[in-house]
Amino acid sequence: MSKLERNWQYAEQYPGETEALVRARRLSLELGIEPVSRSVGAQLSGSTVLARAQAICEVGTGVGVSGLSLLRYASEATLTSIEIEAEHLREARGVFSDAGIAAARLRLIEGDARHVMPRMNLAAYDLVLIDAEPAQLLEHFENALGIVRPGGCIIVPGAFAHGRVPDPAARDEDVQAMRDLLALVAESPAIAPILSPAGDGLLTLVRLDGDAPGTPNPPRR
Ligand SMILES: C[S@@+](CC[C@H](N)C(=O)[O-])C[C@H]1O[C@@H](n2cnc3c(N)ncnc32)[C@H](O)[C@@H]1O
Repeated sequence: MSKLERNWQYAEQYPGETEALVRARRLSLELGIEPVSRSVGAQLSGSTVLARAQAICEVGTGVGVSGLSLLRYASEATLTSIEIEAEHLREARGVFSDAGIAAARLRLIEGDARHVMPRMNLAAYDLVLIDAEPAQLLEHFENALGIVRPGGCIIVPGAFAHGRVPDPAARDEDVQAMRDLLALVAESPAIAPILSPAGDGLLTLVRLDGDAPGTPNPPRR
């Protein structure tokens, strides 16, 4: 194992998940839904505090590993989480309930985020997590940019697509979508991008004031 792999493994095994998170992660893996990794979960938990997040939106609930992580230290925050698969959402409801998350803090929406997000309030969210279909990433990002407030952030796990994004030989649709997003935000005066090697690559995009190049429409009011 290389030094980098040892570092990565150490970060992923660093303890600290709650019992509810451990159970949710186990359930997610049993159902074949890839949850955010432990180190990414920890970064989500800390990011909500750093962003003073009160209103959080998530695309791709899964069974709730990322959702529990987002709400872990943000006791006043509410989570709007969008999931296209009814079965995943049903499991997630059980996970949030078992973890003691009050129903008033949750808005779980069954639907395609590409149709749901354009109907949400503009600049109303402190933090938006995108963890859904990689090929739809740019569409989700454009919608997320509309609903996140200036100073808030958009977080995208899976930025390396299991090592394929840094691999020049990989050219599939998912990889190309991630590369397009990375290129777009690297050039944008409206976004401060942070790419971390946590998990499968974690991209944090802080929305600055102003419009981002590539944004099809200015934020709606
Ligand atoms: C990688 S899993 C999410 C895992 C979850 N974030 C976690 O850490 O527990 C991706 C989820 O996105 C959902 N999904 C895919 N496309 C979607 C879309 N267009 N709108 C809403 N959800 C979508 C899938 O059904 C799946 O549950």
